[in-house]
Amino acid sequence: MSLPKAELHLHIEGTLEPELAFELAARNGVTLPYADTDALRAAYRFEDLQSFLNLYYELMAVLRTEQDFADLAHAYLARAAAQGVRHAEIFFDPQAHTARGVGLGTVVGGLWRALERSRAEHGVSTRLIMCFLRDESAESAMATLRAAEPYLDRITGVGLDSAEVGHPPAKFREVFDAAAALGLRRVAHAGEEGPPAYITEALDVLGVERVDHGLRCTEDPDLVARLVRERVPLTLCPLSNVRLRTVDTLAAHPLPAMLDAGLMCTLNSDDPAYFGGYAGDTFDAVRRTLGLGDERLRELARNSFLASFLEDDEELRARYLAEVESYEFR
Ligand code: HPA
Ligand SMILES: [Zn+2]
Repeated sequence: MSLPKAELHLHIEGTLEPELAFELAARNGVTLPYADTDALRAAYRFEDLQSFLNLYYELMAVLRTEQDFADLAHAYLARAAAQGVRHAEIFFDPQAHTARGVGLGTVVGGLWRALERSRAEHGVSTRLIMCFLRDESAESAMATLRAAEPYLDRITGVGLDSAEVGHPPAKFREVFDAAAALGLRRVAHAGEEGPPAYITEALDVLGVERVDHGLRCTEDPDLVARLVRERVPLTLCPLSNVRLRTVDTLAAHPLPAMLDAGLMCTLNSDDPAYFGGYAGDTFDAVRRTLGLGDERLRELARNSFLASFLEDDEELRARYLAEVESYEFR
């Protein structure tokens, strides 16, 4: 669907399509433990978040040079633009690369090469959000933040991702405080597989401005009431929830009930190369399967721009919002 939209929950490493993975593997002399792209695609059957993360981290071995990261981001931006994305706030996982000996400068430098040309080349404005891996230590997160200081002119915010259960937000209190002191925006994955209490903790302890996923808030009516009252944006990823078995089927996804409850929901693709669809595909799927009407879809698109970190360019946000309001559904 070409409805203008912002994508606020997108892991750039999760846009690595099998074809590009094999191309980069050949370029870098990396051997993948899959015969070809079909064999790799056949491995995209996940039991839960961890089984996905295992493959997600394994495939990153092909990303080695600045050019690799630039090619990865360029391919994503072209696809996103073709599906109506006007603005993308892109996550990346520095620790997953520095642990393999790929420097932070290589990662940020490569991504930036694609991002700085994106408005002119694809009509997509962008921001970068650096995520800490919550299954790594708080010390490692703090070291990553310090290592990122030379690049903060290109980084808008920090996030928190990877294996959730057993790694509550409070573990990262100090690094999020330090990030705030550096003027960085804050978001965190919470309530994907973890309990509703992690959502509350992300808000109260980490000071996040958006909750990534936040799906399990539905189990706690008081929390839902708070999220509605405070208009906390949730970056939902329904195709991801189905593939990682957080919900049984797309038809059973609570998105319609969450909208009816007044929650400020946005629709996102998370790791589109792995979960079967980019942003426009996600809008198409919820329209088809959940029967969301045009005005609900418009609300989701409007929310995406309202929840985006465009405070430094309100003129651009206003232009995007006007495009949403005048969009004609077919
Ligand atoms: O959906 C996700 N959840 C947590 N960590 C992640 N890293 C990439 N995608 C995800
Ligand atoms: Zn995610």
